[in-house]
Amino acid sequence: MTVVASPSPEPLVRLADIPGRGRAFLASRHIKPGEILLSDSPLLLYPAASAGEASSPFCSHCFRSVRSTPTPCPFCPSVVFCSTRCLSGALSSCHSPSICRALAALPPLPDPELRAQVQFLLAASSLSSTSPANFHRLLSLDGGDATPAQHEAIFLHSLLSPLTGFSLQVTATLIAKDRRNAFGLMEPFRAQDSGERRVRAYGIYPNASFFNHDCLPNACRFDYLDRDGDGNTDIMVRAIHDIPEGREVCLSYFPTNWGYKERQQRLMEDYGFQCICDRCEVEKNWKDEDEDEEDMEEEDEDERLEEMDEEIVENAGDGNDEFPHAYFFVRYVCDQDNCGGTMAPLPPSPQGSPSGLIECNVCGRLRKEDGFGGDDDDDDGDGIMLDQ
Ligand SMILES: C[S@@+](CC[C@H](N)C(=O)[O-])C[C@H]1O[C@@H](n2cnc3c(N)ncnc32)[C@H](O)[C@@H]1O
Repeated sequence: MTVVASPSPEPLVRLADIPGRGRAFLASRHIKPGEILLSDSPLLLYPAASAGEASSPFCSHCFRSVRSTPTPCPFCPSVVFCSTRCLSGALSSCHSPSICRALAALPPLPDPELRAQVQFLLAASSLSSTSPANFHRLLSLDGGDATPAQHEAIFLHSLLSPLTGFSLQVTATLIAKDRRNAFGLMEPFRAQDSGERRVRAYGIYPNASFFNHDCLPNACRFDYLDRDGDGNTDIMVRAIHDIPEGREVCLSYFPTNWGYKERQQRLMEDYGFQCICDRCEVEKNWKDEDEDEEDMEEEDEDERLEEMDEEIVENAGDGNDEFPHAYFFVRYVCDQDNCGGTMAPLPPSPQGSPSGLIECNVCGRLRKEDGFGGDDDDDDGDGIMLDQ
């Protein structure tokens, strides 16, 4: 199925500085459901894990799934490419022979987060030499107060400075930028997989990085990593529902079905703020019987979804007073097994008529706007292509 999207010639969002929230995007006019607010190409991309560790093989240059025989890197064969073209592209950029030999010589790092940070710092180092202007843009993104004393920065600096040439301060600063701004590009969704979907690659997007977080977002981000043609690593942000002019446009930095405690913990640890959005103000008063018993970090996605559902049922009450955001979960959270993605309409036609279809940003399922499951589902598994 091909849907032709027509981004408006005028920017639909404008940047503003909001006290206590930093730079943020505001709607520059009334925005209709499904309108494309932003399409953005990455400043840099890096793999979250090597292709050998991923649940499905992917090309370490274009990041698409590898469907035929992979082409291994001649210097470190656990890294694979989808074609000789991608291999030579990688060898002449961030996967140069000297870098991949050095990578192969690194001590084994058991922590996947640390391995991803190594990839990030190498990609940042490559960016600093190939595009100083883009490296400067990376440094201009939000990063809080990076302290070089952080033990991970000290470790990564000692490991990588001969390769990157970065000082300890620059290493710490870059790690902080990455933590606050990286978008995860996920492995393809498979309904049979329970548990958390794995990130295939991370990307830093210079414009999308200005979206602030809200636990009930009014926009959401789509990527189409496996599609053909240029721009498969671009991301697109679309409006979930009507957004009045001047209203802040926010994404959720993680799946919207996370519980209150887990959301607050992630926002504080990775983004350095306490969320006081409307939803959090309601949910902070909800009772959470499992609060002290379970370590949220250890829970798998299934348990989390179940727990969220239980919390909703327990706290929803008879009316909507305790659960004013119930509409969001009914309408905009995908109910496909193990999914929990956020749904946003496909873009309206150039004449402004609604598409009538709503798309999940995780499993890609399309649903007729008025249908909630059953016969209305367009579940033919075709996937979709959006021509930007
Ligand atoms: C990806 S950046 C978003 C753009 C950022 N405001 C800026 O000035 O560049 C993430 C950071 O924005 C801030 N932020 C995002 N959402 C927020 C919110 N709901 N309340 C307060 N600060 C928020 C936090 O400092 C967070 O670490």
